[in-house]
Amino acid sequence: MTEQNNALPDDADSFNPAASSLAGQVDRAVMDELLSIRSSIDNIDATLVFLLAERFKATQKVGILKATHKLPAGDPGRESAQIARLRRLAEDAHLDPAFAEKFLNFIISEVIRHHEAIAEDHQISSQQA
Ligand SMILES: C=C(O[C@@H]1C=C(C(=O)O)C=C[C@H]1O)C(=O)O
Repeated sequence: MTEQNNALPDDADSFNPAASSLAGQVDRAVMDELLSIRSSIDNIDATLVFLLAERFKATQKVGILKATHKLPAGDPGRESAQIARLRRLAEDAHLDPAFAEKFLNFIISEVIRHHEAIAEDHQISSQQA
């Protein structure tokens, strides 16, 4: 029987870390260095996916709590505090704070969309009960 890693979805399983439009056009040593750096990028990208999945699990719980208690989906006061904090952290980490803010706002707007959907579902099911 062939060994299979069932923990990984098909796409991740069939990922070719050496895939590149530069294949065959670049010096072997340069390509090797590029692939070596890219292996760190691949690890970081995988971590980002896992981190985002955990964050969305947590925000999903917040969405249910808010829907149950009829609280608004967004919390601008909380968001301002988070943005100010992440901008400071980004500066310390030599990451562009404007990028950190844009990235957080992008995630938060998706979370708010989820919260609105949860609230709507909750309202429909409480009307039916
Ligand atoms: C998750 C929450 O809901 C919204 C989403 C936030 C986030 O993704 O961090 C922050 C504030 C809210 O606008 C929350 O209120 O904590």
